[in-house]
Amino acid sequence: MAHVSLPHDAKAGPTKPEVRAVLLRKLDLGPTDHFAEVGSCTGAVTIEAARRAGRVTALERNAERIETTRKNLAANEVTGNVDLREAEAPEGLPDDADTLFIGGSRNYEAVLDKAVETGVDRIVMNVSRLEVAGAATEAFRERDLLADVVQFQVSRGYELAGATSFNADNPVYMLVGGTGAVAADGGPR
Ligand SMILES: C[S@@+](CC[C@H](N)C(=O)[O-])C[C@H]1O[C@@H](n2cnc3c(N)ncnc32)[C@H](O)[C@@H]1O
Repeated sequence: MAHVSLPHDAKAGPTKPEVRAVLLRKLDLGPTDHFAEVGSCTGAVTIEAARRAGRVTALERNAERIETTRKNLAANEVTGNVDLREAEAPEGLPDDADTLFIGGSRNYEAVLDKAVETGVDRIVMNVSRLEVAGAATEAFRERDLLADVVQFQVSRGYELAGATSFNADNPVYMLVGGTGAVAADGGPR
């Protein structure tokens, strides 16, 4: 798997490589897919998606961060198949997306409504705040979108006094589903 280089930083990202690995498995992107992203920020997910999907529409509401996405896309020589939009979703979301990643939680209920209306096949939402994770899980359930909830806690080792100790990242809740949502082990998700 090609490395993602992020020479330009942003306060709210990036989604960590280990989390991206699971996210990509859940999204199951292929060359015929149109992938939509809410909250591109550093572009870490955008870059990975653009290497797999046929088309990417990436939304970011923050003007500074969308510039960061743009610069990191260029640094990874990702061009051509990414439509980067400065917009606050659901505004700016395409009508023909097959897959959707919600990395920023503003207006997520309206974003989910739009996904239902346009029949998005696979949807993943990453949440770090506990209360938002609970409410978003309910929002997925109410719309019959939920297939799985996965919780991650990644720790990274570092050398300490000739041995190995760990720094822990914040936990991440990954809500997985889509308009054809199936039970946890009953399908391709
Ligand atoms: C946690 S960061 C996403 C990190 C990103 N996946 C990465 O790897 O860098 C969330 C981002 O979503 C953006 N955001 C939140 N709600 C949004 C919305 N409704 N539409 C567009 N952008 C949104 C925020 O401005 C922020 O940059």
